[in-house]
Amino acid sequence: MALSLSSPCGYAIDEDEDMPVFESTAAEHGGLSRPRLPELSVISPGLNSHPSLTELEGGSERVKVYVRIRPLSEVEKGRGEDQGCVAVQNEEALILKAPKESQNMKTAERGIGPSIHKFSFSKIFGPETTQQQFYEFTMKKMVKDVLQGENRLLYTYGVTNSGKTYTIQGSGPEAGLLPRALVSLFRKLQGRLYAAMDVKPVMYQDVRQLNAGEVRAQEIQRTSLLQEISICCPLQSENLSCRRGGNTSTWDSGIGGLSSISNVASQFEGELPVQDSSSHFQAVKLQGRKDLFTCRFFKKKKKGFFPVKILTLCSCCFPKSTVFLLVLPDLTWIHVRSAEEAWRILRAGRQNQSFASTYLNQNSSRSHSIFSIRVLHIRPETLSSPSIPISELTVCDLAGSERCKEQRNGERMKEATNINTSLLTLGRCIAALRHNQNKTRPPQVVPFRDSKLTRVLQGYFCGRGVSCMVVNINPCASIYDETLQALKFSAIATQLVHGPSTKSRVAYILSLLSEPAANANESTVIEEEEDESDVEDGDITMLNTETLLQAIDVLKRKVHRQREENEALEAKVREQVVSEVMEVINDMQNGFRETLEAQTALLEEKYENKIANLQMHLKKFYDQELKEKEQEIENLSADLNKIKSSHQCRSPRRSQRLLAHQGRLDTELEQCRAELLARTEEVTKLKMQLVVPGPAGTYASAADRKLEEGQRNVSSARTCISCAWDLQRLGADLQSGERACCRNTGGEKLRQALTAADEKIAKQDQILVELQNNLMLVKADLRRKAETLAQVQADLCKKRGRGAAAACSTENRPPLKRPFFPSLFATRTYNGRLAEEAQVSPYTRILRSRQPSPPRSPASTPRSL
Ligand SMILES: Nc1ncnc2c1ncn2[C@@H]1O[C@H](COP(=O)(O)OP(=O)(O)OP(=O)(O)O)[C@@H](O)[C@H]1O
Repeated sequence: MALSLSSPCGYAIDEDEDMPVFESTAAEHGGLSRPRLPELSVISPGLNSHPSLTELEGGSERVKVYVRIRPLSEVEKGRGEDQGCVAVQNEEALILKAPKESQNMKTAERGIGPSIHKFSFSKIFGPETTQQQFYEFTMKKMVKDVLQGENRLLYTYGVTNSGKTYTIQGSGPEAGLLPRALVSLFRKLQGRLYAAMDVKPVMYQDVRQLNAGEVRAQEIQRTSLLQEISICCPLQSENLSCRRGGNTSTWDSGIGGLSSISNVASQFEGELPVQDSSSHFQAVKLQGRKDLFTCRFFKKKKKGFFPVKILTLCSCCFPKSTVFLLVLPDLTWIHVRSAEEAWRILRAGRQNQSFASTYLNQNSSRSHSIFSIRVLHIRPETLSSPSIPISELTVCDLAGSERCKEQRNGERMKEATNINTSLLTLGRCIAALRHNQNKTRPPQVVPFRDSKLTRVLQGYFCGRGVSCMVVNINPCASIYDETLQALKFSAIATQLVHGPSTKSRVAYILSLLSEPAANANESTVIEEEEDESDVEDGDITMLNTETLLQAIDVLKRKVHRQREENEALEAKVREQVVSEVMEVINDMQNGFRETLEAQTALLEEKYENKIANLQMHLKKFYDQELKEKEQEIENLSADLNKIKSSHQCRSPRRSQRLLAHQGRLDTELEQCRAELLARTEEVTKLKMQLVVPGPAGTYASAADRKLEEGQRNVSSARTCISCAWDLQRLGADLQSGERACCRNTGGEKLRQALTAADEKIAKQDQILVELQNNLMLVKADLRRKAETLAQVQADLCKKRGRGAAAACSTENRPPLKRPFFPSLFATRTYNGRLAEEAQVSPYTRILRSRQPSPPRSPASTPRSL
C-alpha cells in the first residue's frame, strides 16, 4: 500500500511550519475606512476587549470562537447580495450593519433596537482565507494536543449555506479541516502504530484487554463492517430502500455532497475492497421514539438476508451509520490501522449522512455530522493495566440553522425543526454554563440530556477536553437576520470558560493520597499507587474503587479538620469582633455622653433664657396689674371722697361738728408747741448753769443726763397721753363718721381699716398705762437724785471756803425742778416696740391705717414738729 499522504489532494502539510499571522481584513471590508457608526449594539458580550488569560477564573482559558466569512459567489453578487452588511473591523472585531430590507433594519427604524452590531471573537477570518491557513490556525494545534493525550472538540456553527461543510470537509481540491487532520495525525503516528488488535476502548475512558477469541471476533466484525460500509455506496446510488415506521420511501443518498471526500479519497481508490452488491440496508424506526431508529445491515445469502450489524442511532446526529459515533452503548469502535481505513469509514459515514437540496443550498446537510477518532497511548509495560491513556479528537459539522417557514417541503420542514431544536438545546446549554460560571448566582441545570447532540458533546463542556467553535458567516444581505442571530448565539459562547479538567481532578486525588497518612492502611494504599507522573496523565476512571474510597476518607478528614479550623477561626474572629464592637460602643458612649452634656448645657441656657423672659413678662404683667390695682384704689378713693363729700352734704351738722372739733385740737396743739419752745429755752439755760467741773461735775452731768432722760420719758408719756386722749376722741369721731359713711357706702375695706385702727388705739391705751407707771418711778428717782445733788453741793461749799462760798451761794440754791419739756420728744425708748410707737404716733398710725383717706395737712402731723 504505497500511499503518499504528504500531499493527498494538492495541499502542502508542513508540520513544523509556524503559525501564519493573518493581517486584518478590515480595510478590505471598509471597516476601518468607514465613518464612525452612529449606534452600536449592546448585546455583544464581546464588545470590550477580551481579558487576558490570567484574568480568567482560576487561570482557565476561554472557549475559542473563530469566525470565518465565506466569499460571495458570482450568482450571489449578481443578485445584489453584496451590500456590505458584514465588515471586519480588525482581527477580533466584526461589525454587522443591517441592510435596508432586513427585519433588523425595520425594527431599528421603529426604534426597538440598533441597526449596527459589533461582536468580538478570538479571531476573524475573511473570505480570502485559504483552507490551509484556516487549518494551521485552528486544527493543527489540536492534532498535536490529541497526540499528547488531550481531548479536543471542534464544531462549526452557522446559518445554512454559510460554509460549515466546506470548512470541515472541503470541496474539490480544497480539502477541509478533517481530511487534513487525519492525514496529519497518521503522518505523526507513522512507524509508531500498534498493530495488534488485543485492546478495545469501552465506554468513555476504559480500555479492555481482549483475549484471542475476542481479537478474532473483532477482526471479523471490523472487516465485515468495512465491507458493509463499502457496499453501501453502490446500493445508495441504486435508490436504497428505506423503511421508516412501516412506510417505505426512497432514501436520499446525497451523492452530490461527496465530491470533496471523493476527491480526497481518490487517493485510496486502489485500496478499496471489492464492492459487494449482495448487502442491503434497512432503517427501522424505534417504537415510541421519533428521533431514534435502528439501522440494520443485511448480507445477502442465497436464501434471503441475515443481519450483520444493528445500530441504534439518533436522527439528529448521524442517522445512518458511523462507527466513530458513540451515542448509544451498542455502538462499537473500529480499529483503524491507517489513514486509508479512516478515509473509508469517513467516506462511508459521509455517504450515510443526509443531504438535501433546500431553497438556500443545493446540497444542504440535513443532519449533524460527528466524527470521532480515539488514540490509545499504549506502553508495553502498562498494556495489562486498564488505565491506558486515551485521547480523542471530535470534529462536528452541525447542520445549519434556518427558518422553518421558508421550507417548501414537509420533510425539509421537519428536519429544519429537529435541527433548530438541537441547536437551541446547544444554545441553552452554553447559556447555562455561562450562567454557572458566576459563582455568586444560584447554579442552573445544564440541559445536556435534552438533545443527543449535547449528550455527545457534554464531556467537552465538563472538563473532559477543550472545545473550539467555528462560526461560519454568509455575507449575503438576504440572510442578514439569521446571521445576526447566529452571531448573537456565538457571542455567548465567547464568554465560556473551560471547566476544570478531569485530569486535574485525578492529580488532586493523587495528591490527597500522597499526603502524610493518618494510619498504616493509608500508607499501604499509597505504596500500591503507581508513579504519580504516570498516573496523572490518565482520567479519573483509571483509579480503582479502593483508591477512590481512600481519597474520600482523606477528604472527609480534611473537611473535618477544616471545620474545626473554621470553628476556631470563627471563635477568634467573633472575639475580635466583640472587642472591636465594644470599643466602638465605648467610643459611641463617650461621644453620646459629650453630646448629652453639650445638649444639657444648651438646654439649661435655653431654659434660663426662657425663665428670664418669663420673669420679665411676669414682672411686666404684675406691674401692669399693680398699676391697674392702684388705679382702682385711686378710683375707689375718689369714689370714697365723693361719697364723703356727698355724705357731708347730706349730714352737714356732723361734719361741722367734726370740723370744729378738729379746729380745737389744732389750736391746742399750737399752744402746746409754743409752750414747748419756751420750756426748751428754759431748759437750755439751766443746762448752761449746771455745768460743774471735776468729779462733782461728772456726777452732776450724769445725774443731769438721767434727769433729762426721765424728763423726756415723762414728757413723751404726757404728750402721748394728751395726744392719745385727743386722738382717741378724734378716732372715735372719725369712727362714727366712717361708720356713717360706711353705712351709706357699705365699703368693706374702710370698715376693716377702722377696726384695725380701734385695735391699735386699744394697744396705745395699754402702753399709756405702762408709761404712767414708769413716770411715777422716774419722778421718785429724780427726787432722790436732787437730794443727792444738794448734798454734794453742800460738801463742796464747805471745802472751798469763802471764795467759794460766794460761788456756792448761787450754787447752794436748792435745785430747781427741771422742766420735762426738753425731753418731751426724746427718742429714748424702753423697748423696741415703744420706740416704734414713739416714732410713729397713734395719730399717725390711725391716719395711715385709714388710707386712702385724704392726705394729712402738714401742720397737723407730729412730723411737722
Ligand atoms: N470559504 C469558502 N470559499 C469558497 N467557497 C465556499 C467557502 N465556504 C463555502 N463555500 C461554498 O458555499 C456553498 C455552501 O457551503 P456549505 O455547503 O459548506 O454550507 P453549509 O453551511 O454546510 O450549508 P448547510 O448547513 O446547508 O449544510 C458551497 O458551494 C461551498 O463551496
